[in-house]
Parts: sequence; structure tokens; C-alpha cells
Amino acid sequence: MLKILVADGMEKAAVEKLKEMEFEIVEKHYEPEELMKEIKEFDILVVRSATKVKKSIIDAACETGRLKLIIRGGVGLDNIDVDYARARGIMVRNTPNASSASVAELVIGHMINLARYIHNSNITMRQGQWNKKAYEGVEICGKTLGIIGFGRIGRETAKRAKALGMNVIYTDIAGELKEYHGYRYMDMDELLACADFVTLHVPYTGGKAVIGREEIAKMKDGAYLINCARGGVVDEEALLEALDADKLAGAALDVYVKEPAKDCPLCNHEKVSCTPHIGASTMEAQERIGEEIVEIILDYYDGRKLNGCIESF
Ligand SMILES: NC(=O)c1ccc[n+]([C@@H]2O[C@H](COP(=O)([O-])OP(=O)(O)OC[C@H]3O[C@@H](n4cnc5c(N)ncnc54)[C@H](O)[C@@H]3O)[C@@H](O)[C@H]2O)c1
Ligand SMILES: O=C(O)CC[C@@H](O)C(=O)O
Repeated sequence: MLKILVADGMEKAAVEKLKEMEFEIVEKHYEPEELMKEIKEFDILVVRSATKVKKSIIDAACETGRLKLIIRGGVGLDNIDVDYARARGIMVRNTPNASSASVAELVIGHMINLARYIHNSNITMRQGQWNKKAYEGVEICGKTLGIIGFGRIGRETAKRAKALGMNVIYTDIAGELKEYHGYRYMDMDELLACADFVTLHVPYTGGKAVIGREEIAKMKDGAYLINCARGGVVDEEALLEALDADKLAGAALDVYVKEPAKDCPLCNHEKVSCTPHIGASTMEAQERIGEEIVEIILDYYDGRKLNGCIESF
């Protein structure tokens, strides 16, 4: 019987379905040291973002050779050493399509929050204040949204922003996408100079942040920056400086270099609308992720070829 470790939680119906099929499921989060010991007994590992599947974990799994499949319930694979796993004969899969709409909706929510001081109003009204005059905002209709990374989530965000009357421009390392004529392609510098709101939808691949000091300097004075992609794609120190210096009017963050982000200066900044990495945390997205995970496991169980393919990277 296949033994599956669900390390960071999974939607209940999906767990039940697998149990009914008589897979042995262990739902437990292990800290790295413990995981190195426990992983040897499992055939499949299912994670979200909390468990880091680095070289040491993969090496430990290879001592028994039982682990054959790692599934990331979600998109970003930055918490898994994918190349190393594959080199050691372990397949890695993710669920790339399940959460695009949820993340895009969160981006729109953050954008309206920033434009209308909703995040500040929530805090100050609970403190008994009535800051009507201070909270004169801006409309997002007619403003320009610059999207960096025009993949699944970037395009879902574009559709929603367009429906709200925004002008949408985008940039992507893959260049101009031929099938997206409704939106204007620009190079990064042009986009930064034109956009009132800039949102990032790129993977984190290590190295230099996509938005650092230099890039912020190229942005419009009083623009807003939104990061619902990964902490490392924005230089947090540079962002804090830009907010303090009034270069940027505000920022929205769902992701952080260090998570969980507690007592971080950015989260405590009055110009920041923040959420605790909840881009994919909707009932619908989690249901779809659960369904995709079950399908991947059944494909594996049926012995169909997975060829280690990663659909987004
Ligand atoms: N907040 C959340 O909960 C949450 C949920 C899902 C995904 N994400 C993050 O969002 C990222 C994007 O997801 P997706 O499904 O849209 O991925 P995707 O692969 O469909 O799209 C990413 C796009 O970014 C482009 N790109 C890569 N590096 C770039 C760069 N430096 N500059 C410009 N373009 C670049 C790629 O060419 C691609 O078109 C994921 O990698 C993940 O880290 C976050
Ligand atoms: O696992 C999560 O909750 C976040 C997932 C998200 O960041 C992703 O990359 O899919």
C-alpha cells in the first residue's frame, strides 16, 4: 500500500477520497530534522509552501529509495530543490492552474484597499477614530496597471483590471505574447515609468530581486507596488525606504522574504496593505488543488507515465 505524507495540510474531501482508496495517509507537519528521519518511510510527499524540500531531505529519502513523487499543492516550486530531486529519480509535480483566479482577485482587492485607505480605516475606526478627511483616495478606473510576468495569474489579473476600466500594460521575460493584443507590451523600464500600479507575477528563482532600488527609482512618483508572487522578488529594504521617502504612495504584500512574517517593519507600515500569504487560500482554489493532487496520485498509482514534467517553471 502506498504511504503518503501530507505535510502542510490538504483539503478534507481530497484526503477522504485517498483514504477510501486505501492509501495510507499521514497528515502531519514535521520540522526539518524530524522530516529527515520520517521521510524514509513514505512513497509520496505532498507539501504546500511551509515544508522546504531541500537536498538534505531528498538525500535522507534516498537512503531507502521509497520516495518517488513530491507534489506541491500550489504553483511556486521555490521551496523544493526540483533539479536535485529529479536527478535522484524523484518526480516533482505542482498544481499550476488551480489558484490563478483566487490570486488575481486578491490583487484587485489589495489595489482597491490601497487606493481607498480601506486597510487604514479598518485599523483606525476600531481605535475610535473618524479620519474622513485624511482618507481621500483615488479611483482605479482610468489608471494604468503594469503587470510584470504575464503568465496565468498575470493574465487573470489583467482581465479583471480591464473590466474595472484600467489601462493594462505588461512586460515578460518571454517577450511580447502574440495572442494578447488587448494589452500593451512594454519593456520593463517603460512599464515602470508609465504605471500607477505595478503588480508582480513572476516565480522566485533566487538571486537579485526583480524590483530593487534601481527599479523603484524608475517608477512614477506616488505609484503603488503590489507583490502577491514571492517575497524574494522585491527588495524589502528598498521598498521600505521608498515608502518612508514618499517615493511610493503605498504597497500591498501577500508574500515576504521571511515567512511567517511577524512584527516586520513593512507589515506595520501605515502605507502597506498586508495579508499572510493567502493568495491561494480560498475554498474554491483549495478544492481544485485537492482534486489535482488526487489525480496526480492516481496517475502515479495507475503507473501512467508522468515523465517528471513540471508545468510551470
Ligand atoms: N500568493 C500566493 O499565494 C501565490 C499563489 C500562486 C502563485 N504564486 C506565485 O505566483 C507566481 C506566478 O504564478 P503563475 O501561475 O502566473 O506562473 P506562470 O509560470 O504562469 O507565469 C510566470 C510568468 O512570469 C514570466 N517571468 C519570469 N521571470 C520574469 C522576470 N524576471 N521578469 C518578467 N517576467 C518574468 C514568465 O515568462 C511567465 O510568463 C508563482 O511562481 C508563485 O510564486 C503566489
Ligand atoms: O501553499 C500556499 O498556501 C501558497 C501557495 C502559493 O504561494 C503558490 O505558489 O501556489
